[in-house]
Amino acid sequence: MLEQFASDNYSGICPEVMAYLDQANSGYARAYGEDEWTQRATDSFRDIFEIDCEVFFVFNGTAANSLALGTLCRSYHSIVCHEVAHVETDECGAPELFTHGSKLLLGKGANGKLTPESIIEIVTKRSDLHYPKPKAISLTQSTELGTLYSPEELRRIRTVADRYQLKLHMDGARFSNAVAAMDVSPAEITWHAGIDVLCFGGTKIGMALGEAILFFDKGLAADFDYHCKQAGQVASKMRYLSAQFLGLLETGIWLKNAKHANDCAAYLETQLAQLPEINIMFPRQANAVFAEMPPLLIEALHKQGWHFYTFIGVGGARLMCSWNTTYERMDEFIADVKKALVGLER
Ligand SMILES: Cc1ncc(COP(=O)(O)O)c(C=O)c1O
Ligand SMILES: C[C@H](O)[C@H](N)C(=O)O
Repeated sequence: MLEQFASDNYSGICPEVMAYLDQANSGYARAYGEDEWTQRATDSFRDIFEIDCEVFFVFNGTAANSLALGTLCRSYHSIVCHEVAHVETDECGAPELFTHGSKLLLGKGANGKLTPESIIEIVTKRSDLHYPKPKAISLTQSTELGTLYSPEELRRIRTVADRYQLKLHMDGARFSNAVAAMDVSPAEITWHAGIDVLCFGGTKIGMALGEAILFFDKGLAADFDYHCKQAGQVASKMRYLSAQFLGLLETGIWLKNAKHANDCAAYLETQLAQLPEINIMFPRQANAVFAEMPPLLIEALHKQGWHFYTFIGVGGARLMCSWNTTYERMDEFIADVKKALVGLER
């Protein structure tokens, strides 16, 4: 399939990760995470995040988010998240399943971001026995709408979490894009800002599959390996997840890939913004552009074979750039948009 802008999940394995996979594929290795690749990869995360955190590798982001939340919450708890959060809209109730019933309480906020005020409104709404006790806040970085929480915004949310004894989970399926966009250290937008557990996305940034779960509050990770095992998320050949993460981190390609995807989205946004028929819906801060288009244009582009989602957020077309997006392919897309618009005028 030619490159598409539907999702960074469409992209393949980057060469650097493939090279590490090839290296890891020599000979035998201990299973279930007792191999040297897993030790090296978890150590690499501790180096890059500058903290002695607990690190676990699972197969996908839904499992990462749901297992992490399942560790933070009991069944009678609630989790505050944004109304367009992936844990609410695209994980098919897995967070509720893995927490054995914790309720997601949905907050509003411009550009897909929770605010301290929106969190406080939910957490203080009721305190009686009949209301699921708030226990965690789930933030997505970068968000489902391609926006970012600044370090200061995160710190303000941490202040609220401290006031109401809440834990902070970060869905970092596109965490690399956030680090690249803000040119900050990973620590600055995680444990320095009070994040307790981060789900670090590998899938969208050049791996075949794999997500890492980092517990900055190590006490929260007690028995977490058993939770992963029971959920079918402990790879017997863990070295093939670990080697991929090592390929991203040791080469630094995780950030280069993210910067490229962000730069491509910036280019795409600039090109689309020049067309009066198209409205850019949110500040483009990472690797996604949300474009409001005439329905007939969407229909025409889909007919021409272009794939992109229109169900995320609040409508519009989501155009997602990847680690290997090309400017040529973006120009092809823009040309087809312009041609289709001319056709609509006739
Ligand atoms: C914001 C966000 N969180 C988490 C995920 C993880 O989902 P999956 O289980 O499909 O890997 C995705 C998937 O693309 C996502 O966009
Ligand atoms: C939306 C879909 O679930 C996937 N998380 C994506 O962003 O492409």
